[in-house]
Amino acid sequence: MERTSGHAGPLAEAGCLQLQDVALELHGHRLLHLNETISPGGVLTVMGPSGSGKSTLLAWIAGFMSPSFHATGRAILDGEDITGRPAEKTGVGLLFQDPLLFPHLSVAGNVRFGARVGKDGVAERVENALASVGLAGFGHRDPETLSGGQRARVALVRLILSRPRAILLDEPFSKLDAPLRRELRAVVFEHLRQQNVPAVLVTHDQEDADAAGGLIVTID
Ligand SMILES: Nc1ncnc2c1ncn2[C@@H]1O[C@H](COP(=O)(O)OP(=O)(O)OP(=O)(O)O)[C@@H](O)[C@H]1O
Repeated sequence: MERTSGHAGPLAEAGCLQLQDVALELHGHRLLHLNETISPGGVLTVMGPSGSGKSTLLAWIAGFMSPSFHATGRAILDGEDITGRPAEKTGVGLLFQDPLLFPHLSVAGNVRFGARVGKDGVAERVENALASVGLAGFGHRDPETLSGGQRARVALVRLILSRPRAILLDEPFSKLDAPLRRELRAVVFEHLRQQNVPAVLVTHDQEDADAAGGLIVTID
């Protein structure tokens, strides 16, 4: 594993995501080994060849790793050991390359799903959140009628309103063309900084890693 920028510390700090001695194996073969601490508002970028275990690392943190893999080590979030917790109890939010919106719900319905904003003023919160990613007035739309970039923005505000304690991003821009990718990258990293929670980004794209602005680890 190669480290190319930033820093990591061993101490438990409020709001941090600590990956302590995390090792992933598949059929007795070591895929990766990590020891990193991500501060609130910080992004750890994980790069490496296809099949090196990057997505599996995120699945392990979020609590839905396939039983085909064997993992050792601990994930500590805000001082709490979340290792091995089921996905719904980790408090971790995910953003994938495929936004996977619920087709039977409107855009607003998708954003409200899982939102932790209280009942009062929820419509206004949803509208404001959509406006913050350039989708003012899109609440009533059917997700099927949106472009890929618009769907990605809906997934982002849905994630933000669920108020996750950490955010994991798995190639969130890889299905977008270059101009859209640049545009969405700026929106996503700006929102990440505002959330002030630790994030892990998996990407093959050096420009994504540079825009994330944190520590980059490259898996051999
Ligand atoms: N459910 C599974 N059961 C068994 N093996 C799997 C499973 N999912 C992935 N693998 C294998 O585990 C290895 C790591 O996969 P993973 O998807 O984590 O890699 P990755 O680094 O994210 O790859 P990519 O950059 O292509 O997305 C690969 O060899 C893959 O074929």
